[in-house]
Amino acid sequence: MIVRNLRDIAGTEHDVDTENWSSVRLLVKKDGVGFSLHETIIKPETESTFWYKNHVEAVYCTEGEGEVEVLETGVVYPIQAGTLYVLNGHEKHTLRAKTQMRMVCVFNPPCSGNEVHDEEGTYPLD
Ligand SMILES: CC(=O)NCC[C@H](N)C(=O)O
Repeated sequence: MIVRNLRDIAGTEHDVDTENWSSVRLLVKKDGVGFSLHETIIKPETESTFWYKNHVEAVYCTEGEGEVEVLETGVVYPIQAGTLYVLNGHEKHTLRAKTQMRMVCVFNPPCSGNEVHDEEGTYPLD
């Protein structure tokens, strides 16, 4: 059994801060459970384009307000606390945060814990 608190990870290599978001990777590849689980803060009034070519990501919003646009179709989905979106088709997408947004994110295959996006908005496969 694994029991952890965000506080245990703050300030470690699994606590990543970028211009538009920060993310604490609570559960990572080396934990060996088949997925990684992150708490991500999307900074207010930011716009980020991501394309998880190598991963499926589920994103559950627990705080804040924004929207996600699927770039292939132009469809825009509003996001608020309680909204889940899942990129099960490796969709290239743009996330726009109106306010600060708190998201619980699950990645399959799991992230190693120190990933930042490359120029395409992708994370490498380990
Ligand atoms: C929602 C989203 O994809 N944000 C970017 C960071 C990512 N969730 C991560 O935790 O690495």
